[in-house]
Amino acid sequence: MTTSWADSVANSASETVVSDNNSLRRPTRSTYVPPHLRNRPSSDTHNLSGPVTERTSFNGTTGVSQWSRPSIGGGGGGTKPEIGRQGQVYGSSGRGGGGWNNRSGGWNRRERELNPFDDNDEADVKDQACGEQENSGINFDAYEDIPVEISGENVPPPVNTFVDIDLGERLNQNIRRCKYVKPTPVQRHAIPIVLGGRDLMACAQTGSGKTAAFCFPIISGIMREQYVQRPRVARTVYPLALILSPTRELSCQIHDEAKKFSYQTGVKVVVAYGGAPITQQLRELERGVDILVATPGRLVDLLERARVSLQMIRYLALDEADRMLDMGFEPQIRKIVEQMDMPNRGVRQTMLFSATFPREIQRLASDFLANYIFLAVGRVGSSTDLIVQRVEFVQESDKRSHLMDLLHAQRENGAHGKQALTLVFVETKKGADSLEHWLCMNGFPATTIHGDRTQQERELALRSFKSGKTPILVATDVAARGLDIPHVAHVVNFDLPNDIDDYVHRIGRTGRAGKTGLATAFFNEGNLSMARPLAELMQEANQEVPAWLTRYASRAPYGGNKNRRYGGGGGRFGGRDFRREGSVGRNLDHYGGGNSGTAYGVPGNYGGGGYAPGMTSAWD
Ligand SMILES: Nc1ncnc2c1ncn2[C@@H]1O[C@H](COP(=O)(O)OP(=O)(O)OP(=O)(O)O)[C@@H](O)[C@H]1O
Repeated sequence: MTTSWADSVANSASETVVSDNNSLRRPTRSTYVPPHLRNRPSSDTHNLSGPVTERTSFNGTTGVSQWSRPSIGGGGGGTKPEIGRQGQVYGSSGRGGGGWNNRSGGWNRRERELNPFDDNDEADVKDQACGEQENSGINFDAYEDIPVEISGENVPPPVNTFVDIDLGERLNQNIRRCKYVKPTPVQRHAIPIVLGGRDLMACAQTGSGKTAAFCFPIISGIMREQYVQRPRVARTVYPLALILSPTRELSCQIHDEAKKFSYQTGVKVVVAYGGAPITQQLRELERGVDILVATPGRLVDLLERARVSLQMIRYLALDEADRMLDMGFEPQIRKIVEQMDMPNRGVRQTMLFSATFPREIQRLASDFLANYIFLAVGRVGSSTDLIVQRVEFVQESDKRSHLMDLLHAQRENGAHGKQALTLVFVETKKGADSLEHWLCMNGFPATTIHGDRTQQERELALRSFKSGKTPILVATDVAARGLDIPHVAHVVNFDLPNDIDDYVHRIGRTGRAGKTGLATAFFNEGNLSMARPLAELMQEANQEVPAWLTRYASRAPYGGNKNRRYGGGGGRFGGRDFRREGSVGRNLDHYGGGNSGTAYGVPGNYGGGGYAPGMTSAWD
């Protein structure tokens, strides 16, 4: 590699960053206002009075989802009883069940939706022409040659622009406000698949835009839902979509993103997570909810209190699904998905997203998903080569002084003498507190985030880090997944994790959305099991592997993956579509390179193996 880490830091820092069953009754209200018009002045909505011609239909059978779909893809509507969307029905008085002031769906008419963008609503959006130059700071070329593998039946074709997909004008406006000019590869493929009514298991590299990939079709789908009425049961709310994520911070982040995307669409997003007062979350839920973002534990609590019913769920997204299993959430997740009142798979639409997909998650997928499409953008479990990875041999006793050297050099090279944002991962909560203290004592403002801190402290720490007030965040794995913090220039693995997937997610906190980043790991004899997977991962991401690491790797047994992705057959990564195993030859993980531009559906360079009927593969 020719780029020095200091250059990377400097470059990165200077970049512009951008119940009852009466629900089946025909609703009695006469005038319908689609969600995307709900926030408009009432004069707009008058034009919409009149007969409702299309209704969301529901057929309670499993198999192909029977919710009505937008025009883009399969899955037709049925002719079965209507299930209403309470928040969409204008009551004559605007009060009571079925009206705007209902308790179980959509925005309350009297509530003012805060503008989550730094703009002046309409005027500014119109000014935002959809030009390439808008997207300064996002290096889309970085994604152009990325290999894409898709398997499943009748895969909807990818799109090249957001305009190619009819997501709805209000959502399109918000996409422009976010300055997203064109979809990232995972979005290009995933959005049409979900809009086409299909279940999806999607694996794409860290920082590649997975959140929008599941949020856009969910929001768009809910915006399109016609005349849906939800049951009216006192104090119980009936969200239409559920997004589950493993950590509180990630749930908050998804909530913030989803709120931006759904601004003025009439679709209401609420978050529920542990460690924060439940009463406040209950109050928020009572004001109406279309999309509920939640951590599994808090959701189970809400379900047991019968404050949330999953009866109306039509979209279920599990973000960082593998992490939820790692954290021991499987019983809660199975309870939520299989043992409560959520519609069956095939009736609801289900999506699993992560950057890593060990085998265990494929087992869950086969229970939760119906006739799904498997999408892998980039090699499953790989890190992006936008991140410069360094490994340094550092004995335990030398780690602190070594970190200090890195931070000093970084400060000297940082833009305007400012400390670039640095995320330092350690193994234990105690270790985090003690390192934070030591850093502060040595003139480096630091804060910490880990499971022993209160939620308030965790949120404060994150804010302080994001704002640059404390440019060093010492964290345990609680901050490893999903967090999208702009300007993180450097991730230091002060203590290496024991699992290569965790390493991939940790370093993925930098080098996001097409930007470059730097990751430094301290390695010593205590990390022998990581030698081989680490060396392989670095090699795969075109990183310079130190000769000493290669030597350790050649001597070390396969380790570093509690999910046994390595060895035992199944190729370098076990995260590929397991439905294909048996129908195709063993080492199928070679994308074979250089096939970029090959037409959709051409099986690339999968040596020796044929495709099972209905399987396709695509290269971008
Ligand atoms: N089409 C797009 N154009 C420009 N920026 C985008 C686009 N899509 C997403 N982004 C930005 O890219 C960043 C990373 O997105 P996101 O957090 O969804 O990544 P991710 O794939 O979920 O990462 P992780 O695996 O770490 O959770 C965010 O700041 C997001 O706003």
